Parts: sequence; C-alpha cells; structure tokens
Amino acid sequence: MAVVRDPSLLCGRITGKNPCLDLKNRVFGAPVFAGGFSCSGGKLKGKIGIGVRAALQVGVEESKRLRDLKGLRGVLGFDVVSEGELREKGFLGMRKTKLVCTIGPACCSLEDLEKLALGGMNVARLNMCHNGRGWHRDVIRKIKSLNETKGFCVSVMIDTEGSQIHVVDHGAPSSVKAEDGSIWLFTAQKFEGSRPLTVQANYEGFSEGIEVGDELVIDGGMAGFEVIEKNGSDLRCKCTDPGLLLPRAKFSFWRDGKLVERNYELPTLSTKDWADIEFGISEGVDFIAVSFVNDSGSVWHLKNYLSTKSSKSMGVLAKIESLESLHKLEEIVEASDGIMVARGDLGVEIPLEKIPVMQEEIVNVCRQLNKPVIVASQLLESMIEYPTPTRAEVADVSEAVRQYADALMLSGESAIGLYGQKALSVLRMTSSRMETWGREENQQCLLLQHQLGVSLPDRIAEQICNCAAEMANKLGVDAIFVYTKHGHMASLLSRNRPNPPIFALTNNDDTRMALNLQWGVIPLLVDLSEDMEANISKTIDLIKSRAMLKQGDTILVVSDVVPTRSTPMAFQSIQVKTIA
Ligand SMILES: Nc1ncnc2c1ncn2[C@@H]1O[C@H](COP(=O)(O)OP(=O)(O)OP(=O)(O)O)[C@@H](O)[C@H]1O
Ligand SMILES: CC(=O)C(=O)O
Ligand SMILES: [K+]
Ligand SMILES: [Mg+2]
Repeated sequence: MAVVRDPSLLCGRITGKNPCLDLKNRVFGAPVFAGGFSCSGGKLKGKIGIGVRAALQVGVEESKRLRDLKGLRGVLGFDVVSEGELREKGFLGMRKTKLVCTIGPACCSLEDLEKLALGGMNVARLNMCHNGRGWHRDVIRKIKSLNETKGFCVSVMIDTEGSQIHVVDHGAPSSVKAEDGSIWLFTAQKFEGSRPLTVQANYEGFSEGIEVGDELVIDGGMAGFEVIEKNGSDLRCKCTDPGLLLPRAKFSFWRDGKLVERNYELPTLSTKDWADIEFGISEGVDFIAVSFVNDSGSVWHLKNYLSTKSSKSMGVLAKIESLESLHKLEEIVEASDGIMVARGDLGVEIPLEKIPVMQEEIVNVCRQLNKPVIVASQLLESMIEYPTPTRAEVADVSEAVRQYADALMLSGESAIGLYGQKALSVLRMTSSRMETWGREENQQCLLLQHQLGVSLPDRIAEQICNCAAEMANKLGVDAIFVYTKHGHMASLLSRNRPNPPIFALTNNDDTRMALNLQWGVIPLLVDLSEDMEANISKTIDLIKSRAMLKQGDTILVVSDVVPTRSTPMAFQSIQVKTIA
C-alpha cells in the first residue's frame, strides 16, 4: 500500500490549542441534545464519491433498541468527555489512546467514578480476585447510572481470577522480609494462624515436578530461594536472593536458567470464574478479560457459551500472562475480541528484560490481526504512593503509545492508590503528547498492513478502509465518519492509525460500548435508516447544529450500505465532503 511520505501534508493540521490541557477540573454540563432532524444549514458542497459494489446480502438494520435508548440519550449519543475534548482541542487534538482504570477501594464511590469518567476513563476494570459480587454489582450499577444520567460512555470489564498458584499465607498481614540464608518451608498444608518462616500455597500440586536444586522465584524477582529438600509436596528452601514476600505473591521455578514449565491441569476458567461470568452476564458487562489463557480453546469455549446465554454481545479479551500463551499467541489473538498484555504475571514467567520486546510483538500481532490491545501493569506504579510519576514510568507509557497500543491500563494506581485521578491525567497527557509527536513525524507511515481478509467481501472492506485512511491523511481531512453495525469497518480504519479521529456511527449499543477500546475511534449511537445518504446528512446536520462541525471542515465518510428494495446490492463507499 502506498503511504504518506510528505510530513508537510500533515504538520499544519495539528490543533493550535494546548494539547496538554487538563480536563480534570473542568465541569461539563449535562449533554444538550439537539432535537429533531432539521436539514436547514446542513448543505454539503464538494462531495466526491467513490463506490465499490459487491454482491453482499446483509441483513436489514434493526433499530428498536435504539428507539428505547433515544429517549434517555438524545438523538446523538456523543459522550460528554469526547464532546468536551472536541470543543476544547479540535478534531486532531482528540485523544486516540484509550484508558482503562481498575476500580478498587480508593475509587469506588459515585463521586470518584465520576471524576475518573471526566478524566477520560473509557473502560472500568473490575478484578474478580478481590471483593464479593455485591461490591462489584454496586460499582457496575454506579457506572451505568453515570452513563445514563451524566452522558458518559464508560464500558465495564470484568477480569477473571483464574487458577494461578499463589501464596495464601506468609506469616504476616502485609509484606514479610526474606533474609539472606534464612530457611523457609513452602507447603500446601492448611493451618490456622500464621507460622514464622512458613509460606502456605493455595494448591497442593504447587511443587509437582520440582527437584532439589531448583530455584524458586517470588513475583518475578521480589525474592529468590533454592530448594534444599523435598518432603512429599513440601519444599524446604534457603533464601539466596533476599527480598520481600507480598500477600498473594506468585511462584515460579527455574532450572538451568529456564522456567520449569508444568502442566497443572488447572482449568483456565475455574468454577468460581464461571460463576463470576454468570454474574457479568446478569449485570450486562461489556468485556470479560480471561486470566491465564494458554490456548484458543478456552476463548472459543467462552465465546460459544456467551452467544447462547446472552443476547448482549460481550467482548472476550485474552490476557497474555504465561509463557505458554506466548507460544500460541496468534491462535489466541485470532480467537479473541482483544488482548491484554498483562505484564505483571507475564514477568513471573519470563525474564523481566524480555518483556519490552514481547510487548512490542504482541501489540504488532494484534494490530495485524485487527484486535484491540491493552498494555497493562505498573505503568505508573510509583503513583500508588507518590503524586508524580518517575521519568522512567513516563517513558514506558510513551513507548506503549509509540507502539500504537489501543489502550493503557491503570491497576493499583487507581484501585488502591492515593493519586488515581492524577495518574489518569498523566496517562492522558503523556499519550496526547506522544500522539502529536507521532503525527508530526508521520510515524503511521511506518506501519505495514498485511492483508487480513480472505473472502472477497472481507478484502473489499479492508481495502476500502486502508485507502480511506490513506486518503484522510493525504487530504488532511478533519474527521473520518464510518457507519458500522458491528464495528468491523471502524476497527479496520483504526488499524491504520489515521491522523483524524474516526467517528463510528452505529445504532447498536453493544457495538458502541465495544468500540471504546479501539484506538482513535469515537463511537456515536445514532438512529440509522436504510437510506445511507439520508443518514449521512442527518448526522452531519446534528453535529453541525451542536457547532462541532463548521463551514470549511472536511470529512471523509465510509459507509457500508445494506441491501434494500431501492438498492438491492450492498454498497461500500468513500466520500469526501466539505461542509458548506
Ligand atoms: N476490588 C479491589 N479491592 C481491593 N483491592 C484491589 C481491588 N482491585 C485491585 N486491588 C488492589 O490493586 C492491586 C493491583 O490491582 P490489579 O487488580 O491490577 O492486580 P493484578 O495482580 O495486577 O491483577 P491480576 O490479579 O489480574 O493479575 C492489587 O494488588 C490489589 O491490592
Ligand atoms: C493485569 C494482570 O493480570 C497482570 O499484569 O498480571
Ligand atoms: K484477575
Ligand atoms: Mg495477572
């Protein structure tokens, strides 16, 4: 594919407004939705149309759900944060990298959740390892009520506990020191209370296949031990690398510098995980992130289950956090609706110095296979305690943005940290700055797009989106509009990481919530008719009537026309429109 090579085409279009403007202290009013579909003043000039006809029989759009929502959300489901950002910074200044916040005791009140939403949280993550379902239900309902009443568009993700082997007791309520040369007992035997120098594991098979002389590493390097005696499943170990044992610390065993890989036959989805998934279905969450996925089987299994159990479509995200998942990366990415680079647990199974390269590879594979990817864990770890990040943390966040990850995630920084909102604003400002740099340096032209589609319709959709993104960059249009039912066209555009924001117009609320994780996509919920031309002018009029599109703005419109009596063939098109 030809690419933009002349940065001068792009540089001048970056908004002059301060891209670092802090949204935190701004108060957005409740959304004011324009009523009706008046076409006055919505005339378009300079329309260029390119069409591709293909004999695709696509089902007719169904918009009953939208009508139900319309009364609540108004006719243009434009979330208040994106709208505020557009007014403040213009089209090009809109943030592309999406932000995920883990919700925990430090940010679970309605006020705190609202502050995170205002600060740009696109997805709220609930880690099912902690708290009871009542607590999680309360948080989910608060987020949904903020969406309904305050006009936010925050998706909800639950993250399964999975079956990982970890410490349940190490002799102290919080952290405990392991001194050099001290002798410890690692056991799966359950006992009441705490015993000094004794670590209780949660699974009796934790030491299967382990031999005297093996190295036991805690949390990827928090402390290290040598196994000096094995008695049944109990291990007596000598501390060789003094350090700290934290609650729920994870174990790994190493022999001759390599991880001892063992098949524990623990299911990726435990009985508790299935119960949590049922809970997620009943609460209507948008994403289920599956911990410790080792192959595509568990992902397909869950996806099939969800398709029979739930009318709502929920995204299944696979967390890459084991050595085994790296061996089967492509099949897992293909099976999933998205990926999380779970660097915390990944660092238990691979040497830490390998993580940056693995992260880059996972991000690239995901973009090639057109799946959104979240970079997670320890992005701003020091901000759990301190009000400012380290320079190294800012560099790490910038690197993930430079790699064009779809989303960045806060863990403890928001869940238990003292400065969660500030951490979110650091992610926001750092990603905006890096995105601006990427545009100025024309970095997206370095991205190669391998052909993804196999069938003709898929290849047409892919080519339309590749060409549309290239045109948008070369012409320097202000925004891309894409009409999409399931989000596929929007994600194909996003895959090219184009300079202008991608407004994805859909009449399907599940699609809207799923697109929250995609780089550069601003999902809008609108009523769509079968007449695509009418849809396009209606949407433009609506956005214009809110003074967000003005005379002279140029937009590129990608549409996928469904067959109707008047247009019996599916019709995909790219149009460039200049607002009159
Ligand atoms: N709902 C919660 N209640 C209490 N503490 C929480 C909650 N969620 C997160 N935390 C705390 O925040 C820290 C980081 O959170 P996070 O859920 O990202 O942990 P993690 O270990 O990286 O994830 P995972 O368990 O999926 O590997 C946890 O160690 C935990 O102490
Ligand atoms: C997020 C997560 O699960 C990890 O980093 O391990
Ligand atoms: K988890
Ligand atoms: Mg993990």
